[in-house]
Amino acid sequence: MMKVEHIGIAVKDLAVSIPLFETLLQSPCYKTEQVDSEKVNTAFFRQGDTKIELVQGLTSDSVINRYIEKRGEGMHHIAFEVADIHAEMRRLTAAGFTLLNSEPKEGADDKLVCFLHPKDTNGVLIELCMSRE
Ligand SMILES: CC[C@@H](C(=O)O)C(=O)SCCNC(=O)CCNC(=O)[C@H](O)C(C)(C)COP(=O)(O)OP(=O)(O)OC[C@H]1O[C@@H](n2cnc3c(N)ncnc32)[C@H](O)[C@@H]1OP(=O)(O)O
Ligand SMILES: [Co+2]
Repeated sequence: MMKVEHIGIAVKDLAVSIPLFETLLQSPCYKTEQVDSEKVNTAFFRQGDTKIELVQGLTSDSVINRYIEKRGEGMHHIAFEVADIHAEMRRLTAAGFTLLNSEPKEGADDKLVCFLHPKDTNGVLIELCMSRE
């Protein structure tokens, strides 16, 4: 069974959305992190044993801003924690899923990540993530 590590929410402006989610969740934003390779800025909230990740695009060509242009702000992806990302990538490729990166890439929180195309997963973008520790 895979644990939901975080739920990613695409937002236009973290400065607006961080206080909104702090009020909603009654939980402080414990960390922000810019991930240049993904052209995003992120903000994290603990919620039970999972997390909410707010994601703001840094450039107009970032996938987050393209997503918001087409669909508006909202739920962008679900991230599952995996013990061995290479093994999961091999397993899911063999099962017919389309991986959006052929090698794990750098994510937030010192993790390696890989995305599955939403066309194969009922329209939901799935992230696999593995802690590097
Ligand atoms: C901070 C790092 C990391 C972490 O550690 O947690 C992150 O979470 S980073 C999050 C941002 N990064 C990514 O999302 C990378 C993976 N995503 C992609 O590669 C692309 O977004 C995509 C899924 C391949 C779509 O890109 P593209 O095909 O170029 O965009 P289009 O705008 O043309 O969309 C095509 C099609 O797909 C639909 N779409 C796009 N995004 C999503 C989504 N998040 N969920 C569901 N569907 C999505 C889009 O609406 C289009 O559909 P149609 O209009 O019906 O064709
Ligand atoms: Co994510």
